[in-house]
Amino acid sequence: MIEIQQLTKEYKSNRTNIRAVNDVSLSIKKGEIFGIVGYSGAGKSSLLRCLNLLEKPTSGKVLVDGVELTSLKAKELRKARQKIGMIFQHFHLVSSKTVAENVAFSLKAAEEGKTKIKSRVEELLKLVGLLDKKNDYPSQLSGGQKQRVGIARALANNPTVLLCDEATSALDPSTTKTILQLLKEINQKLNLTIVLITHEMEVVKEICDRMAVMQDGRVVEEGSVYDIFSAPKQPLTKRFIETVLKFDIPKNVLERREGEIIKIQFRGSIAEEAVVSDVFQKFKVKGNILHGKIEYIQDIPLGIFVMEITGEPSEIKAAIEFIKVRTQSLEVLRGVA
Ligand SMILES: Nc1ncnc2c1ncn2[C@@H]1O[C@H](COP(=O)(O)OP(=O)(O)OP(=O)(O)O)[C@@H](O)[C@H]1O
Repeated sequence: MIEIQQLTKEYKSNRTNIRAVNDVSLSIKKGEIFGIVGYSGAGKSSLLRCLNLLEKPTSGKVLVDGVELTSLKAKELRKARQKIGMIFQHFHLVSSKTVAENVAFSLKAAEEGKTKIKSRVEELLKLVGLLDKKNDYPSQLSGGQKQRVGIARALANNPTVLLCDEATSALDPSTTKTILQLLKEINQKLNLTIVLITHEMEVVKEICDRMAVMQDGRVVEEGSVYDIFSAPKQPLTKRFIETVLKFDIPKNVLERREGEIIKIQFRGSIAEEAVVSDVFQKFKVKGNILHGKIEYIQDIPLGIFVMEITGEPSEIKAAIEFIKVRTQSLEVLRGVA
């Protein structure tokens, strides 16, 4: 659906070249929600803006639905861009125009008739739940409502791709959730491919199917959100994941404990199996959960528990071996056995 091939974007600034995107290749499938995460300055915005050629890549190719955007003439590019909607962190609404006029704006640009514009605007506002606000001005709306207008406007020309530039970063957590739900809804209803950039892992965890992590202009890790959350490879990815799945045990709590302290991760259906109770039935050990959580990522459970196990060293060893085999993911945080 979207093919990014060896894309590089350089900016010239004060006679120096800043390579914001460095040889990035990615394949984004039709109908998926793809998240790109990275700290400020990693090159996320530059990459996203190269996808609709708001920024012209210095080298490399961008193909959307098989069409190589990077080779199109200005007129063809304008047409191709209508199939790529975009929403922004600060909404970019025209303050002197009503909600309906803001949405109609891009339809006018596509030279639609008056009656068609009116019914399409109403259809779009209904889709984003804002029909009752059609005559309001942006200043009369909350942040979440403004972003709903932004989404309606971006969908006006039936795009196949929606690019989201930090679309929820200016919103509070509960409004963020409702906007993410709306994005998921339209992704499913319209089979829309969504590419979003964010520095918030929570956003990725909430709605993305696959993700890429960017650092210094490069993609350092990519894969399904579940795989990356359950087994991150790069230190940067681990840091990002810790922002949503943190399992630190205070030092003084650890010092008070005398047993073996282990961290177990249950992936997928294993999270629903009675591994822990089986351990206590089979071995003469006692367990004490110090930290634990089951997260649902893409509706698949991912359980992470930190436990203290006490008992005879040989029993602890056997119990740990048993858990290792059943979960294939066990880390000894402090060993005594
Ligand atoms: N128009 C520009 N001219 C010169 N340098 C730029 C321009 N736009 C971005 N850069 C530089 O390119 C690098 C990547 O910036 P970019 O905005 O793409 O990163 P980002 O990951 O989106 O960060 P943020 O989340 O802060 O926007 C940075 O070093 C930035 O200063």
